[in-house]
Amino acid sequence: MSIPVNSLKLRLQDLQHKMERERELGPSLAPPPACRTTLIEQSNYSYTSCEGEHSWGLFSLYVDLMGHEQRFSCTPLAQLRPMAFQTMQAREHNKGYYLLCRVVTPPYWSIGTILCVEDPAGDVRNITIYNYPGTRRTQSHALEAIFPVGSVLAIREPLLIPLESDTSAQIYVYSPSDIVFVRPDDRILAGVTWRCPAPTPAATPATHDKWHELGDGYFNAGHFLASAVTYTRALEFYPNELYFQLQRGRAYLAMEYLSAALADATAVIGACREGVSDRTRSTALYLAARVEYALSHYDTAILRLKEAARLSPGLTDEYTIWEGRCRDRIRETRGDYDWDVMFENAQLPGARIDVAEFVGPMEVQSMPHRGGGRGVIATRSIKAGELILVSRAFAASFPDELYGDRVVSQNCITGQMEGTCSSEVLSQVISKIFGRPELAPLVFGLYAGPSYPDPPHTYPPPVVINHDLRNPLVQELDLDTQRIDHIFTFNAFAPETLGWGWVDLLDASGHDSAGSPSKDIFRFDDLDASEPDIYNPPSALFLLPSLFNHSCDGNTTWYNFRDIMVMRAIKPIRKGEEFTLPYVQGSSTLSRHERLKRYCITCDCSLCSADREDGEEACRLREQLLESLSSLRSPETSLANIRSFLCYVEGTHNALRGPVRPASGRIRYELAIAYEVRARESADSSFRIQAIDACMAALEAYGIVVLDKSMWGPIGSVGSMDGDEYLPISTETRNLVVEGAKYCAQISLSIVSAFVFMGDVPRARGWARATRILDSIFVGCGNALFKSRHKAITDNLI
Ligand SMILES: C[S@@+](CC[C@H](N)C(=O)[O-])C[C@H]1O[C@@H](n2cnc3c(N)ncnc32)[C@H](O)[C@@H]1O
Repeated sequence: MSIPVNSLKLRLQDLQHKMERERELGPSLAPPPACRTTLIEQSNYSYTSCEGEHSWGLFSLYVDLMGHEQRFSCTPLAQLRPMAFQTMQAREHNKGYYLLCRVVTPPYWSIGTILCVEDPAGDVRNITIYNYPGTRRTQSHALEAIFPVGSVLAIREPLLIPLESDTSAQIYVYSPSDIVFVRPDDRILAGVTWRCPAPTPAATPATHDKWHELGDGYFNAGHFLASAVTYTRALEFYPNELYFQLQRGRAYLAMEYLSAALADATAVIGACREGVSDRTRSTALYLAARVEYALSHYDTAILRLKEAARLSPGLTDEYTIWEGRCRDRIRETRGDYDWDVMFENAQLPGARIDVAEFVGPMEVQSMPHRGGGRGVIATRSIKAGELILVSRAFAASFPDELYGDRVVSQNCITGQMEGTCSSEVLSQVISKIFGRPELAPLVFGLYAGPSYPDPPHTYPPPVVINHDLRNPLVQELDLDTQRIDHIFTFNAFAPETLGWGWVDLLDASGHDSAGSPSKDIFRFDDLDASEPDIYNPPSALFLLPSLFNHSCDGNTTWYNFRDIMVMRAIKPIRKGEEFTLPYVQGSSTLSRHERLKRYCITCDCSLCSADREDGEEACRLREQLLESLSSLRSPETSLANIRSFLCYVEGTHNALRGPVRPASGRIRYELAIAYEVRARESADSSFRIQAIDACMAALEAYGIVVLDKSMWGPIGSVGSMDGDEYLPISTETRNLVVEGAKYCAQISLSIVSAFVFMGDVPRARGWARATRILDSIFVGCGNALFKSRHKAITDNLI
């Protein structure tokens, strides 16, 4: 994985150009099929070496495209006519036709699932199937359960692309709904004869126990689709075997195919009424309870658990634990969370946070002037720091969860590079819709950019659960994967997991790094965390948070406990006022507008207006200066250097501009740190005074009103009184900028630290109060979490 970013970018751009050239070339006659024996041998070889590489822990870095043209078929198979490889047009979706083919070698994964297939005439070609649910980076032996040798497929309106040499070609399938598994008794096989003898299929398990072993083997190895498919096949041989149905339900639950899991559990509960053991019925009820829990139907889940416990008294401990979880989730739907537990859990690599969602005083409203036509408003007046929304990701991926092959993509919509997490999220979205078609309107109801019609004006649409029994390989919807790429591009977030109470402000430059994520809000992570993989920032699609519109001077902020997003107001918000958040950051309106182009947004917030008043030339100079911000941390940088740097940056602001100057805020805090270091090195307390002064100025630059700037003498004459207690800042946060909301508590804590060093306990106490207030605006979450996040610093102070 040590390919330099620039050469990777070139390869990706090259890939995009190649695809564009292909499109310009237009349809042509298909090149003749490859030599049958050679292709089959090659395919078998690739299968073996793929298995070998993975068993040796060797993985590949793939380059791919995202947001490019991916047509899909909307015509039912019954209305299509069969065609053979020989009559196909290349570079063309063969409209009105389907390809009937049979798998002749075991499949393997290489950016997609690769199958070598033959048509009835015996011609062979490879097919690459992108995005087939449950197959991503899956080992070949599990893929064989899904696409066994000998299985017959119909590919609706197939796309044949010539390979580079132009002497051969292969089929590309982008939408999993284009693949239809053909049963042996299907009408379309009537009269079909295959020129070549049928390939030898893998052995079918001979006994009930062997099916059991195979299905559970896949399940225990985490190959849930392979397990569900195996149990579906086993049920054809043993249709009354409730254990198989329960196990399939468990596999569906693990894949989050919740309606299918519920249908299996319900079928077993129903069957139990005809005299099956209490134990089986209790297990099915327990499965149903787990599914209801995953569907956020906590009351129903409790009822199911109680029924299960009545039938299986021996298992009540486990049922009691789940009942407790349901009650916790019900409490959370009212906005009452154990934040410190969430925080602790979110620090664990690979963790997913199990909490209920909360929708606060907000509603989606029609806003025709905003792309997509909607926005989110306050349903009552709201105070700074109030909780607005806690949302679980529809799909999310984090670098620490990934193992195996990596995929770096060129996003053809933005021209930017996307990391493995992005393509992982896309694959999860497709998989989830495939498994729960009732969720499709939630995703397709999101804005997909200007090249698609606006979504409906209301959101979210109602979700109606389908209780029918399902075959995991039968797709009910025609899936538009290109639209999903667009929806991802316009709505995805890069989750920012809340870390310990220290943020490196120099990391907050907001400049495009490789694979700069959508809504590229700055890093906010643990000091101890290793450098994030630059090809691969975390990525997630959230539903309701995607409805919030942009303002650089937003009134709302967000952070994550991994896949959970927490949104809070940072300013007082009037009833009916729109919630906004900054999608991008930048030192001036120039860079912010550059980054906003991809969202088709022109921002006219107060920060942008103030920057425009400063003038284009001044903004450009500020951008250049801030580019070199990180040099301030060099040991060679003197205090004089930082001060003059600050003077230059200040000089880019109009003299009449008010105190809110976020670009200066960062430098002022850097200056404060430098003064503090000098104070500790030299024991000269005048440096500490200057450090405090710089911190106070940084707070003002971020929009906080500092009421008491005094550093000695009696307190209380200028600061406000919070109850009977002295508070050196105003609790009015109307001018607070979102970037500042993240840092102000830390800056304020530096002031506490400095006053502690100076032995000024009353001021340290006052600033500690200010720190709590500032922390509660951004983080909220109460004292327990504040203490654990800032433990290192507060312990030190004590
Ligand atoms: C994530 S969506 C936000 C919700 C969207 N308005 C909807 O109805 O689904 C992002 C898109 O909303 C529109 N948008 C967001 N903020 C905007 C703003 N301040 N002015 C104009 N359009 C905005 C842009 O078209 C942007 O690409």
